[in-house]
Amino acid sequence: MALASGVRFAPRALLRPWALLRGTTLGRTEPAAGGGGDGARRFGSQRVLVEPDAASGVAVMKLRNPSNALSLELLTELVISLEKLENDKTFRGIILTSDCPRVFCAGLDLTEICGRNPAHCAEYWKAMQELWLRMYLSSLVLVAAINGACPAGGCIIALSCDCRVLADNPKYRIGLNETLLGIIAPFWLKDTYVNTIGHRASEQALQLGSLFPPAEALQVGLVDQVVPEDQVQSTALSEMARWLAVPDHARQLTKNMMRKATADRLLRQRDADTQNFVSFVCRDSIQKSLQAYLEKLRQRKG
Ligand SMILES: CCCCCCC/C=C/C(=O)SCCNC(=O)CCNC(=O)[C@H](O)C(C)(C)COP(=O)(O)OP(=O)(O)OC[C@H]1O[C@@H](n2cnc3c(N)ncnc32)[C@H](O)[C@@H]1OP(=O)(O)O
Repeated sequence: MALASGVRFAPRALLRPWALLRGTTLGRTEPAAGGGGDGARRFGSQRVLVEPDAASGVAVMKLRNPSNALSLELLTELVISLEKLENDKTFRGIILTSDCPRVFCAGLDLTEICGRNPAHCAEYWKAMQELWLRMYLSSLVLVAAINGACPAGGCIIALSCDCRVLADNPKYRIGLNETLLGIIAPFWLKDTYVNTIGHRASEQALQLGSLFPPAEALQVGLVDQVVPEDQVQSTALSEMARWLAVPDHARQLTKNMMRKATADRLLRQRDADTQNFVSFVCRDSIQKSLQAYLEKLRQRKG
């Protein structure tokens, strides 16, 4: 955890992401459309495409999984891409967005916790914790360009960023809807919510499982800007410029001051949180309701 101009306070060795990489294609580098030098080279994997712009120090990271559900592979590839950019001093900011039409991120991949054994559920939840910790404490500026639906785990990914721009489409709702699935947001999701929209609004929204349409999301403070869909990327870039105008070390230390206690709470209780998650989701009753929910999602299609 070095502190200097390229401050790096994210706990790098929380977990070895490479150990989780099972048959992914991460590490491929390909020239961006139009060719160009190193600054124009994309890298990434099957599920995460990174378009780095060395000149501006900003990389656009695009999720491209089906519905961008957070599968174990997607979580792992996200952590690795983030780490790669964190370790490259060229980069100061990441715009996180979706390459998947109408969905920013569908939250936990329910197939990772339905009909799986406890060991798999534990591995999966640790990967979820890992991504949240790395994003929440990232020394880079993270701007979420939310161009689709953003429920539950998707909302947490967005809330781990420093700033959120949401496309003005009533179908693109954002929030923690866990209670409607019969599950409970763990304390660190709740803490992230409270840190963003305050205690009373979180109390209501969490119990009701509210998914906010854009105008309401803006009003409650879940997002910072709502703009027409075709302006999401440009607005995210303008926001990024505003954040990058601040000297890195001052911004990074301030971010750390604001977020460290919340992250430390999970770090202190990580194993207990994992055990709690596993014993909860492996209950017969929870498995049945998750299965029914998945079935409903599949039938809704078409
Ligand atoms: C102690 C316990 C702690 C638990 C804490 C847990 C914290 C976090 C919880 C979560 O994140 S739970 C997941 C919550 N997510 C949702 O409720 C979203 C569900 N999905 C949707 O509402 C919609 O799919 C969408 C995201 C709005 C997209 O709609 P669209 O019409 O574009 O696509 P669909 O046709 O609905 O779906 C396509 C395809 O994707 C599958 N799918 C969607 N979401 C998920 C998911 N979360 N997990 C797994 N699979 C998902 C859906 O079934 C379709 O599959 P196929 O039919 O193509 O196989």
